[in-house]
Order: sequence, then C-alpha cells, then structure tokens
Amino acid sequence: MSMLDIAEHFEFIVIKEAAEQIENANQPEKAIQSILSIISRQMGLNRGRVLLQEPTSGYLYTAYSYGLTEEEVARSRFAIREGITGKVMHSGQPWIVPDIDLEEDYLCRTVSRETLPQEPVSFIATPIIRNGVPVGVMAVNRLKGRTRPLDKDLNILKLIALFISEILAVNTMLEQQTQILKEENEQLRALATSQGSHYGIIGESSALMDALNKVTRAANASVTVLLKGESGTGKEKFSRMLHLSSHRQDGPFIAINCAAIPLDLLESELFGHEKGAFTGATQTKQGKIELAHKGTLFLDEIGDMDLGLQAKLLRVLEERTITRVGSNRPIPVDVRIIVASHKDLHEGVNQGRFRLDLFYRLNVFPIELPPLRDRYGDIRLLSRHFLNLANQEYGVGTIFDQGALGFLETYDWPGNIRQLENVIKRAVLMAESNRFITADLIQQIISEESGIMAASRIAHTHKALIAKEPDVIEHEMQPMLNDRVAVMDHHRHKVAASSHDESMNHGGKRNYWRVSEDESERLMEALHQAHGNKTQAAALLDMTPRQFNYRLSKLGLQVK
Ligand SMILES: Nc1ncnc2c1ncn2[C@@H]1O[C@H](COP(=O)(O)OP(=O)(O)OP(=O)(O)O)[C@@H](O)[C@H]1O
Repeated sequence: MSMLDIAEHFEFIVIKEAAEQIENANQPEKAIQSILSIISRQMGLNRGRVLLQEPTSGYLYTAYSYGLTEEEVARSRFAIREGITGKVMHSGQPWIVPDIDLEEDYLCRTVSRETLPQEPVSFIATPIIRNGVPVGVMAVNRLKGRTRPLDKDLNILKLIALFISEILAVNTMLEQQTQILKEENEQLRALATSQGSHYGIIGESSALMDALNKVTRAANASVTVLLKGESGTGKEKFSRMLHLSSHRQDGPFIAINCAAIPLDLLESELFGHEKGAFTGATQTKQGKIELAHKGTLFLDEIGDMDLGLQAKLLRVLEERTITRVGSNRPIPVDVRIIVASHKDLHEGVNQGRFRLDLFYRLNVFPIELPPLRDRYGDIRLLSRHFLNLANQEYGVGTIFDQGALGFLETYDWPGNIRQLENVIKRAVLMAESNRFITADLIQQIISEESGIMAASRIAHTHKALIAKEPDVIEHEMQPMLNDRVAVMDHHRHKVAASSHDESMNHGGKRNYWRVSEDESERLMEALHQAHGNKTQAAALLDMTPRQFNYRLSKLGLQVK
C-alpha cells in the first residue's frame, strides 16, 4: 500500500465511523464526542470543539468538546465576529490558521499558548450549516508540521461538520416531538386533575370552566341554585357535582323530573301523602323532599311545574317544612334544593306560567351551562372520552378516522352532550370490521336519528319542481305536492317532538339540519345580506364562522 493509499484508507475509516454516529442522534453528547475522539486519534486533529449559539445572548459557547478541561470549555465563548471562531460564524466560511503564533486575530482564549506544544500549531474552523445558515462552528488544533496538507484536513472537517449538523437536526426534532408528547401528557394530566373530572365532568373550554367555578363557589353556600341550559348540557351532572362537593355529600341525592310525572301525581311524589288521602293511597308515603332530608333535591324541568305546586314549593323554600297530602302537620326538612330548566323562566313569568316570587327565590344563584357548540375544544375531548367508554362497554377497539373528529367538531349538536354520547355509542356498534368510525357513518346516524334527511330531500324536490314547471305544478302536481309537504311537515313535527329538538324550539332559532344541498340557498342568502362578510353571515345564521365555512366547503361553495 502506497502512502497515498494509506492516507485514503484512514480517511475512509474516519468518515465511516463518524457517519455511524448519526444513529446515536438521540444522545448528541455521546455521538459528537465520539466523532471528536475519532478525528483526534486517527488524524491528530486535537481539542475538537463544537460551538453553538446561545438563544438569548447570541454568544457562541462550547456545547461539545474533546480533550478540553472544564475551565477551557467555560472560557470558550465568543461574540459573533470575535476571534477566528466568531468570524467563521459570521461569514459562514471555513478558516485555516497555519500558525497561531503568527495570526493576530487568533485569541488563544480557549487553550492558552503554554498548554499547547512548543512547535508551531495550526487551527482549523468550519461552520456547521443547516438549511444554508450557519448554526455553529466546529474547530480543532493540529501540529503544523504533520505531513497531511491543512486543506485536506479541512475537507474532512467539512464532511464531519455535515454529520454533526445532521445529528443536531435529528436531536432537535426528537426534542420537539418529546415536547409535544410532554404537552399532550400535561394536558391529559391537567384534565384528569381538573375541577370537574373528579365528578366525571369532561371539558376545558372557558365556558365550562366558568360554570365549574360557580359550582365550586356555590357548593357550601347553601343557596338555591338554578341550572340553566339546553337539554343534554349536563344540568343533572352538575347538580350531582354540587351535591358531592358540598358538606351534604354523605346525605341523599334525589332527582325528580317535573315534566316526566303527570301533574296529579307530582304533588304526592314531592310532598308524600297520608294513608287514605286519596283513592289508592293505601299506605302513608314519604315524598321526595322528605326523603332528601340532610341531602340535596334536584328538581329538573321546574318550568313545567303547575302554579299550585309552585306555591307549595315556595313555602318549602321559605319555611323549610313540608306538609304531606292529606295532612295538616308540617314536617321540618333540611334540604338543599337545586332546580334546572331548559325553558326561560323569565319568559314563563311574563306569560303568567311561572310565579314571580318563586322565580326570585330560585334565581339567587343561576349557573348557565353552555350548549356544546359553544364549548370550544370540548367536543374533541368528550368524543374521545365517550369512545373509550363505549369501546370498554362493548369490548371493541374502534377509532375515529381523520375526518370523523373534524365532523363532530363542526356539527351543531342540538341535543348537546347526550346526543354526542348516543351518536358515538351507536357509531361504535355500527363501525365496520375495520374498526374505523368515519364522518360518513356519523352523518348517517345523525340523519337516521332525526329523520331530517327525508324531509330535506322532499323540500328539495318541491323547490326543484316549482322552479322548472310552474304550470304543470299548478294543475296536475299540486295535490301530490300537498301530500309531500304534509309528509314533510309530519317529519318536522316528529323531530320537533323528539327530545333533542326541544332545544331547537326553546333555544329559539337554532337549526340542526345537517349539511344538505338545500342549505346552500340559506348560506348564500346570508352571505348576500352580510355583503360577503363570512363572519357576519355566520352570525346571521347563528353559527360559528368555523361551522359556516365547513358548510360552504361541504357544498363546494368556494367564496373568496
Ligand atoms: N361535561 C360532561 N362530561 C361528561 N359527560 C357529560 C358532561 N355533561 C353531561 N354529560 C353526560 O351527558 C348526558 C346528559 O347530561 P345531563 O342528563 O346531566 O343533561 P341535562 O342538561 O340534565 O339534560 P336534560 O335537560 O335533558 O335533563 C349524561 O349522560 C351525562 O353524564
């Protein structure tokens, strides 16, 4: 082997061993030190150091080194343009100092001249480049008198600097990914320890947090709490939290839905009755209020209570006693009363359906539970939560595909959390064998639930026919159309009667039609009225801008 062959063989070994260190990029300290050690042992390029820029000061500092003492590392700091190192960083160009004793810009800052050999010493520095920009400097000392030309060493160092750049980039990427995972973990941890999670209340939206804060404040205040919110927003869940976080937690929690019990039974259900008080009252029975003694009574749908019973309830609140049906004896009760309504009680007062004095008593501490569509970010969390629960319940392992969560987030959810929970349960049961829950499957379940698809298709046909052939319609098709419209009205009626549509009626103008072609007219009309401003158009339709945009894009209506 000639001298030239031997030199090339060494170069090859150095490059190969250095390149292998890229695999250790997750441990940059180890990887870079190994490289600096190889070039020192095999090529006599000593005291190798890799300087990087401090993010805040911009100074170059020695991040990795081989053969330097701790003091030398600490001294090895340079401003940009300072010394040869600073100049390499600034210019992005490598630099060879053949004899450091003859170069006045060489500062001898890192390693003092006395520490180095007496004979002439050279210095080589090359930038570490990432995406065309210098991100650091790599530098070494070597004896000037070695046989290898300095520029040959520089060529190898340039290659080594490339490997180091790669190691640093991979490491940055790994650190970023770890950071994301840490944040996700942190989010989950925060969620698990958040105020409501203790009580199975999932969510982190500010709207939900406001409500949770109020619950915490009210818990031990013994005030009557009025929970307001559309159907399925968690009024009962919150009332349980109120109970469990109060000093009454060991007492009973009794819930009663005033709308679900026939009027003539509600009084005895609430107040109890004496034996013989009415036909069929064969036994004395305690009412729910009495049973809730030392605990909490949750009266749901209080707006549906009749005026007579409202007066009796007012007495309970004022006198803290109840009188059973068929008795005159007041019985003292110590009950915390929480009431809920999806109806606007104030409106009930205006319409003479609700007593003003009772309204004042109940409205001392109102807590508004936001509809799901206003809980930004919660839909995702709740969806994953319900998916986990349903997977566990049915012993399967379904997952959402990419579009599913996006769809869930943009849908209006008139039935709120209850509807979301039901839809996900059904989706888990209906998911194909591939176990993916798709946006299409969710849409299908929602439209099956509401029967609204059929109605919207009929409406569509109706409009199309009128647009095309008014005369024919007038004379021949009108009876048929009347039938169809009747069917459509029937569908609407059915939907309005279904539980989750109550929110649509009571919430006023909300519309929960899925994105259908009929909607394009509505969207375009709103855009027209808002002079093309999408945010305003969304507001006109009582939608969030996201929902509005989603619908536009689903319908292929690209509006600039
Ligand atoms: N923040 C939440 N996190 C997890 N589950 C929730 C949350 N809020 C409500 N739920 C669940 O959603 C469903 C509906 O909640 P809840 O019955 O409390 O609503 P509601 O407002 O009382 O409804 P309605 O007015 O129709 O009686 C329940 O299964 C409940 O457990």
